[in-house]
Amino acid sequence: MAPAVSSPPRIIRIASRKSQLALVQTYWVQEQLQKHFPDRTFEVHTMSTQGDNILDVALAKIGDKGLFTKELEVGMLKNETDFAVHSLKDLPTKLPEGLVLGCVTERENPADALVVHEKFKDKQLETLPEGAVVGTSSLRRLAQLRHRFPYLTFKDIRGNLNTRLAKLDAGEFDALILAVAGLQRLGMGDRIHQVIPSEISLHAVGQGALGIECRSDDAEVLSLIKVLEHTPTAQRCYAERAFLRELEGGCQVPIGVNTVIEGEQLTLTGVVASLDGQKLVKDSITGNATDAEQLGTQLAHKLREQGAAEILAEIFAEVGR
Ligand SMILES: NCc1[nH]cc(CCC(=O)O)c1CC(=O)O
Repeated sequence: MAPAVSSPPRIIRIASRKSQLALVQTYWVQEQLQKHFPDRTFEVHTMSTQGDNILDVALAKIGDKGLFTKELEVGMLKNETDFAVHSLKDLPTKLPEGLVLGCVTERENPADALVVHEKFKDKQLETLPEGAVVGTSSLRRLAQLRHRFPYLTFKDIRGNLNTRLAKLDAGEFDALILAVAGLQRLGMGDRIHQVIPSEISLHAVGQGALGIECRSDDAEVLSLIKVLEHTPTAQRCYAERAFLRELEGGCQVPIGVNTVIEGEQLTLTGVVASLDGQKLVKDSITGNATDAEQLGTQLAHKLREQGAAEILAEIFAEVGR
């Protein structure tokens, strides 16, 4: 129902993590909404999440779903904030009762990037020498790169982007794999040495896009945030998320995707790989972009038939979940 003419519009409270990347993203959303709705007030409320606090344990080990999102969700459900801005790839595919993914913004390049130590500035991923130490915290990157480059040494790395780059520059690693989008948003695009082609490694579900989550019964906020939705990105990400949901993988499983929209057709490619890089199943599906989620579900079934379920079961046994 419309508010009485006399009552001022409510202040909209945006929930965000405190990391530099999260704040850049959240302030971008705030600024865009302010432009669309100059008479409204949008406030940013920051909070820490479990993923920000536990920095000394491999992500895969604590890898609970919602590591970077739960505290923000609790705040919305308690009506302390109205919507949360997430890196979509950190947002679990199943949301708590009462919350929805209300908006998906236009995606940056969703690929991963190779960042190298000075001494390897003439090398590419394909020409790094045997035993070169590559830092990544993602099982997806680890499994796919190990499959292709079994002679490289992979080492877990945690911490924010600046911490990771400092470790690389200090010689603790020879190279890192990081998201192109994160580097670009933080103004560190010049550190991108090579954009990793999808033939070598598929990106994470939702990578490079922002997801805005809000209460499902908040029609006002839903209509405000919808102005930032980018339909092709949303279709691609809905297909990707349905694929991951159907395989019951969280953000810390070796599952990668790629999506392309041509005209009205959406092609989704998915991969599931074992941690040692030995087993890898990969396939694609094409259909109408408006049936995005159905395509994701169907591709998950296809990969299951090709052995994806066994690979995932082995990993859950190994990582201890
Ligand atoms: N898991 C951490 C994370 N979550 C979102 C991004 C930035 C890229 C994006 O928005 O997808 C990153 C950093 C990275 O993977 O290098």
